[in-house]
Amino acid sequence: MTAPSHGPIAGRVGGGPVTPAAVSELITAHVVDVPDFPKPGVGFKDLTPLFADGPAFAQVIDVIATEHGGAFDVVAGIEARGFVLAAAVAYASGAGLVPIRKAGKLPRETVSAAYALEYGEAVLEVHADAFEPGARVLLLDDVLATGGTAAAAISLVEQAGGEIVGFSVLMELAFLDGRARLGGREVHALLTV
Ligand SMILES: O=P(O)(O)OC[C@H]1O[C@H](OP(=O)(O)OP(=O)(O)O)[C@H](O)[C@@H]1O
Ligand SMILES: Nc1ncnc2[nH]cnc12
Repeated sequence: MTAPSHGPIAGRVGGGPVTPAAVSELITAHVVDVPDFPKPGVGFKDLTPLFADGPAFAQVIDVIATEHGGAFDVVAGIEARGFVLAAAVAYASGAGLVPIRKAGKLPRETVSAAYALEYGEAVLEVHADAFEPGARVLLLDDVLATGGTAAAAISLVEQAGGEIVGFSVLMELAFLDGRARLGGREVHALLTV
């Protein structure tokens, strides 16, 4: 496990700053490893127990909202698990939410990107007018694995006129080297395994 490099973060649980190590431990305590899901050979990181624990979920949301210092105009979440985080962080920080959806779900003109992820292939879309020109976008997802999903989402935000100012995930699976797909972009991972 590797803790993020920044110092203590203001958070709500316990009334004091929440250290990166404490947040990493919180996620570690709530993630369930599921072998061979959704296909043989994949070790699936199930974070639904974290979402189901109210105080733990609130702490993680507060840390994400705080570590970016409110220096964003809008939060973008990647369907579907990214929506869980993005909606909560948007609410906590007073920002708006833009959904980056799987193909065929958004009703108006979209930009789209095909990609491969650890266990399949898909297409992501965002509304072409989702962002004001130059809008500062905080991109959120639960897991960074091979980086295919994140690379596609970043490309879409930029095609639609947004500027990515932060990308946070709860967990980074470093052995899959997703960062290599992201062109040196900074990744905030609350837990790295
Ligand atoms: O780094 P990668 O190899 O691209 O994988 C990471 C992506 O995989 C999962 O999404 P999934 O497509 O399974 O969608 P879901 O959130 O709807 O379950 C996860 O939520 C990330 O978005
Ligand atoms: N191993 C994994 N666990 C959970 N989500 C994932 N998305 C891509 N790979 C994953």
